[in-house]
Amino acid sequence: MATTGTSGSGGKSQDGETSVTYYRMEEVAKHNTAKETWLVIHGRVYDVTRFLNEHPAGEEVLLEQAGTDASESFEDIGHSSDAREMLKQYYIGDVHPNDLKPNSGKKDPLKNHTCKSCWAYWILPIVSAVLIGVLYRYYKMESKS
Ligand code: HEM
Repeated sequence: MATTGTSGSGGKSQDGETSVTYYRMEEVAKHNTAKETWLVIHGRVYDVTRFLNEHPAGEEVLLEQAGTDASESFEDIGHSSDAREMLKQYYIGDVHPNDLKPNSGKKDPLKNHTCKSCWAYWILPIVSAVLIGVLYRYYKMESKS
């Protein structure tokens, strides 16, 4: 079943709020045929039925992903920005928040990168530099005596 809600994506309603149709994955999964081909990319639902014949790599690859979350396959191919732009034409709604996978909204895995180990980027070089300095001094002192 599809539900409607407000979100940052989808069509604008009259009061200026943006409305979006939410689909459960259960519903998406039903559209897995050449007659009705839906797939999910980054938490968004696309009806690619009319795109099947136009897909440069053929319809087979799309049909294989029909009714599922195709985010990973879509990214693995390294689709161009043109291909990403094309997605808009087939957008029909968002995956219901209860069915969203963690991180499924990520377009660029590096963009939402939480900097949990960032300390390593600057602490390690500093510690290494100090260590090399100490070793160098020690080596110099040893070679003098
Ligand atoms: C609605 C979703 C999709 C759109 C709009 C789309 C669009 C395109 C476009 C425009 C290209 C030409 C190359 C480029 O510009 O990147 C392409 C190539 C390709 N697509 Fe898709 N695609 C979609 C989904 C998928 C999915 C789910 C797969 C799954 C495996 C897939 C597999 C491929 C492959 C294998 C190529 C050929 C890459 C190559 O020859 O280097 N596409 N697609």
